[in-house]
Amino acid sequence: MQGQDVELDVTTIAHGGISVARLDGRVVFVTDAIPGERVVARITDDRKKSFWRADTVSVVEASEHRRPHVWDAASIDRDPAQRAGGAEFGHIALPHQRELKRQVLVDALTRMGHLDASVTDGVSVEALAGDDDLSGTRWRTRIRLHVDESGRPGPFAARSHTVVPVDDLPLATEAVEEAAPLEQLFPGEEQIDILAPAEGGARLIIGSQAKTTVRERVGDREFQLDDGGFWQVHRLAATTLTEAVQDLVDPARFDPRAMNLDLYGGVGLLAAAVGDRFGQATRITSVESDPRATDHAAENLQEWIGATAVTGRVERWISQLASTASAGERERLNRATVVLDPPRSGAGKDVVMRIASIEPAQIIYVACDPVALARDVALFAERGYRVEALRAFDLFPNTHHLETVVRLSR
Ligand SMILES: C[S@@+](CC[C@H](N)C(=O)[O-])C[C@H]1O[C@@H](n2cnc3c(N)ncnc32)[C@H](O)[C@@H]1O
Repeated sequence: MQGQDVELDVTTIAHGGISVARLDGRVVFVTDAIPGERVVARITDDRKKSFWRADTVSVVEASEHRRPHVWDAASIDRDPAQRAGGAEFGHIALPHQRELKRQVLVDALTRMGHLDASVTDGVSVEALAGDDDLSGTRWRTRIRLHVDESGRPGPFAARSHTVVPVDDLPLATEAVEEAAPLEQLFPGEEQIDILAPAEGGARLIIGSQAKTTVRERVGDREFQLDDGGFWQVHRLAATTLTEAVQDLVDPARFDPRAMNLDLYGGVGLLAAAVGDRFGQATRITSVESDPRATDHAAENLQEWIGATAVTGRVERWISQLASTASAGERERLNRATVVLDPPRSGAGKDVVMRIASIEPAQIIYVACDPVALARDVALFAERGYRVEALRAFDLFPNTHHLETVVRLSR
């Protein structure tokens, strides 16, 4: 069936920005559709018995939530192989994108995380404070372009490594779009990063160019970091997560003198959020694997005498801590608040079990993948930690991604 066009009734949304339809009883994952639509889709993968994949090529009965794609380069008017990736919800009205993300989150947390309605009822995927633009564009402060064999830069096509030429980048901030060298050739290079930090204007990172320090801002607080280092991508994301962590930490369980932890800490954004919420006496250790980020974190956290930044892989660091902690340290760990913000794959079993073994008072888990979060929530539940509070944010409009922050406690 590969390459053939079929008519499909699209029923539900799945994780990963794709929708579900059925063909002769078999599940077909369809791109660029909206649940409730009837579409013509081209089969792209029929190798598996349990499910096939297909790309929408035209719409027979459109959802009331369909709108012209915010990025021509990603619309269904283009051949599927030439559609730019990274804006897979751009054809859906923004409020409905958020509703679909809510459905994916609640489904994962219910089925894999075993949460009940008392936690998931009333959850919404919130727009960021100050982001009332219903096009969902102009938010990316960072973007990566890939370079094809002829030296031309562009995004990858959706689900492929084919570079697609584009003449605009509507999800990028204006400064990033202006700086993006979409017309130039870069023979021999693999990728180009474009960023526009809060201060100092936009810049490009090409090849193995030397790293420089840039500055970002959250309220009045300034953070230094490497130009190629990790920073939240949406122009309002760092502020949003700062406020969300400050909101979700239970002050009744917070002890500034405990051995508080900020795991996967980057340049110390969330350690600073905790420090700003609870004051100068706050003790917190930020753990991060990138040594340059740790150096910056040490500078960014220097106003808290009790804040330290250490370089280490969380899985090793926490395992060592759990096995060597003295009785006094154990007691300070039992009173601790642990913030963790792992990469997309989540913390995983080892790290979850180690965190649970130090028996902290509360855990604030910041997650960019609802399925990885749901898996880890179920693991925490095995050790008696339950989700007490939950918020979700639309940190990535026009994509399927969302950010979730939960508080777990026993
Ligand atoms: C999602 S970012 C969060 C950073 C920070 N909390 C922030 O909001 O800016 C995840 C961070 O974890 C770091 N990281 C990835 N794997 C790690 C590991 N195994 N151990 C320690 N840090 C890791 C990355 O370098 C990155 O800085």
